[in-house]
Amino acid sequence: ERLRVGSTLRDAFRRREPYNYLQRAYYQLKKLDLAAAAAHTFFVANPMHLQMREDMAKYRRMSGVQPQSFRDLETPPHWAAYDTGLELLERQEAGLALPRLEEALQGSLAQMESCRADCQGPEEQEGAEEEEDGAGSQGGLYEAIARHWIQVLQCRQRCVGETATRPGRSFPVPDFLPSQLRRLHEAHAQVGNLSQAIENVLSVLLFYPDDEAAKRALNQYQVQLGEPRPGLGPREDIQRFILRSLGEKRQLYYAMEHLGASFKDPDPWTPAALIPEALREKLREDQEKRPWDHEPPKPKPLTYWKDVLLLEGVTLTQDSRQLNGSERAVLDGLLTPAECGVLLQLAKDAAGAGARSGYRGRRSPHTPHERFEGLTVLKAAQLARAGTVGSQGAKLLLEVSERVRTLTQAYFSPERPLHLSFTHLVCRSAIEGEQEQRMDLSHPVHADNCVLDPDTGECWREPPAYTYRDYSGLLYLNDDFQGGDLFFTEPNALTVTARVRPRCGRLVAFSSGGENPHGVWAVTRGRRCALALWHTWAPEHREQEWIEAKELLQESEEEEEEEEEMPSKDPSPEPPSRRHQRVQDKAGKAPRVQEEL
Ligand SMILES: O=C(O)CCC(=O)C(=O)O
Ligand SMILES: [Fe+2]
Repeated sequence: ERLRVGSTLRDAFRRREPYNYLQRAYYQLKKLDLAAAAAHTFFVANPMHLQMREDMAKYRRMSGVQPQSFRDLETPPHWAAYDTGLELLERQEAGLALPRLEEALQGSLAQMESCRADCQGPEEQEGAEEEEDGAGSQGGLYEAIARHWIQVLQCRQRCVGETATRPGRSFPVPDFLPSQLRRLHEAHAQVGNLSQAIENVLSVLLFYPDDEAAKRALNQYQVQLGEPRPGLGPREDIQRFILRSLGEKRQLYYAMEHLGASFKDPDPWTPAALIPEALREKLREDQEKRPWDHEPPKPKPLTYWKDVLLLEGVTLTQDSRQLNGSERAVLDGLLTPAECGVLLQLAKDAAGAGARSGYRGRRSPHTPHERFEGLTVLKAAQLARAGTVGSQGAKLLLEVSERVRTLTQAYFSPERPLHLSFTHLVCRSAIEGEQEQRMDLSHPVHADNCVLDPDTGECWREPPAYTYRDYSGLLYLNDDFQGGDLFFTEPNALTVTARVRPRCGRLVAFSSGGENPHGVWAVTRGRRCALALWHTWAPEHREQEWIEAKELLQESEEEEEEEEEMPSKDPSPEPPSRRHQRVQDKAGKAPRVQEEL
């Protein structure tokens, strides 16, 4: 980490890829105990990896490998304590769980300390990216001190997320410390340790003073305890942690307001009063919650689906029951082979245009073994206007997305209008020569509108997830590639519950929440293209670019008609016309594709 390795390499380390290589090397050296440990270490971070699944089974059958060989060489002991603690709680063994849970919390706090201590390094270690943080890289001594101190504080606050992120995972366990304290007070109460239950629930209340459940629990414990115990307060370690953190947040919010520094608060418990008035509104918008966030879509009875009118030629291939879920469907026949051809050509031409301008399809944000190209409807319309791609493809893209929206609404939400919130033509291509050692997924298991925590099965509907997405659709364009099946899992992100093979005109539609964790198997040969669409009930999140694209294409159509009507019109080439100007302006906008991945 100190070496500031490039992000791809860093990701590879995060995914523990080196352990797969280690495993092979140890195996060749006949060091089976170490090979099994390396395999296990890799496997806990990549449980969907098919090859490793098979290898693990082989190791288990080998006589030279003991069960204790399968140990995790990477995960710090407090994560193991955390897992065992949760497991014991699930088995109603609160007494046995308690020491493990306490060890986990202490371990988390210790890791937090060591992470924070690393923030104090010399300024050279802070990367160039931080320089853009707005505190400015110019000025005198005071500015330099302020800049450095802001970086130290930002770094310390990031430790919250780092500590809560299990090795090998990309997202932190949400609200990590308070949720550990909640488990602790409940477990202590179960075994009758009332004073410890009180200390822990008081610590929860330090984070969330208005937490009704915690207040009720505290009352109950106090009644059970009988006479009041004066010395009883929140845990000192937590008290210290919160005080220090609040002090840092206060300074960072100040720097954000007055020095233009950036700060992404990692905690949901920061009291509103601490955030300057001027910033509050903006932050609230970012974290905006909608009333229906708390009512997950209800599964509908099978008879209901029979009455849904599908479009001509479209068939329902698999319903929710066949897909082992609540709101999932596979529909076929949405596109003719010719239409798939047009859209594939569009993707190809757009990628070609990118390649000519030095853009070669960047590596996938999900795996270094694939390239990834995304084309939005607006970009398609702009390229069509510029003559880079055929306008037929761009028009079809719009039309087809509307087709999918109509169907999704009819099928899943007949009483409530659904709007497209983002449409995007995505191709994933296997990078040749890099598939042999391949050990990851094309798209790791996730839910589309919430942050999935596979450990608890919970899905947190909060940023960085796109919380306003209500239904997801994937319309596939081809099947001439290897791998790349879509699959659904249980909320543990492990147990596969259904698998869908892409093919031209096949739509997989499903509700975007935690009830539908899904991922994509590695694409190991060829190129897999699909139209990915997300729908929302929230009109304010309707895709503006869809409307702009439609207008843009309509304008070209009108102009073409005009030109046809006036064959004598000067046929000289377009510049410096208004329309090219517009294409350029739009193209210069922030790339939305990246944001929406
Ligand atoms: O391409 C697919 O089949 C799934 C992609 C996906 O899950 C996503 O983009 O969120
Ligand atoms: Fe997805």
